[in-house]
Amino acid sequence: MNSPASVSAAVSLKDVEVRFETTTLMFDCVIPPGQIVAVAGASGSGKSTLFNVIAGFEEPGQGAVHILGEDMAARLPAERPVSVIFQEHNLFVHLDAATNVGFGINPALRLSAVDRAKVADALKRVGLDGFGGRLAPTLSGGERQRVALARALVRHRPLLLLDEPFAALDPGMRAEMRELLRDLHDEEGNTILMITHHPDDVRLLADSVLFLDRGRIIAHDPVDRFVERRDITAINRFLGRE
Ligand SMILES: Nc1ncnc2c1ncn2[C@@H]1O[C@H](COP(=O)(O)OP(=O)(O)OP(=O)(O)O)[C@@H](O)[C@H]1O
Repeated sequence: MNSPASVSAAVSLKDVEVRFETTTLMFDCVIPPGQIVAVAGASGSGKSTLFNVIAGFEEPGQGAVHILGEDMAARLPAERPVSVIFQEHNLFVHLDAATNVGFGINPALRLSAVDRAKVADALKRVGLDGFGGRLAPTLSGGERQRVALARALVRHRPLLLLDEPFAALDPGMRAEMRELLRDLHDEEGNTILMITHHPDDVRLLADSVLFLDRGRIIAHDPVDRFVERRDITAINRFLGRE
């Protein structure tokens, strides 16, 4: 695996085509390493499909997916340098927080003392010191998302995909999670793609924005330029200008 610093693209999608019964999605983009990228667009515009293609849950009918310069064709999701956090259901409900994080280090859960210390440290970094023994269902929505983030942290994958990770959170908690994500990104130097329906997430967290409309990436801009755009109705709508 190339190191993130040695390649010009964290993700490159070239002529990627995904055909469903009623619609065809086409993706072309090059995402430089080290950014936080907001992925936005109306419901059904293709955000989740884009993530599924990158993470390997959806095999495109055509085109090439490269991550950090390597072709991902025929690489299973677990073999890709990617961590994914979904809106919900990231945790095993019958296991405690520490065990859920431990899965990120070793899916067979054979953890050394050093590994267990890493788990405790990751929980601490997401503000959950002392929560290791709590079963997932006893945690709040925000706490569960933090555990999922801690698991992603111990994996140290260079690419983190977040599918509306703050969807279930109240505004105060969203702000806290944004700060946490920014800090962790600064520490890890990773690339983060984050699906969001909230212009605030774009303005306050993202370096750049991928905007989708009807299965196409119709804008890929630095955030300053994106929020100044007036030329595309769907973007105006997203930014609350209608
Ligand atoms: N497995 C599938 N089979 C058929 N059509 C699909 C499938 N998955 C997605 N689609 C279609 O592809 C399009 C894009 O869907 P996708 O879930 O990627 O959009 P999205 O932007 O993530 O939407 P949302 O914000 O509502 O989650 C939609 O028209 C959807 O109906």
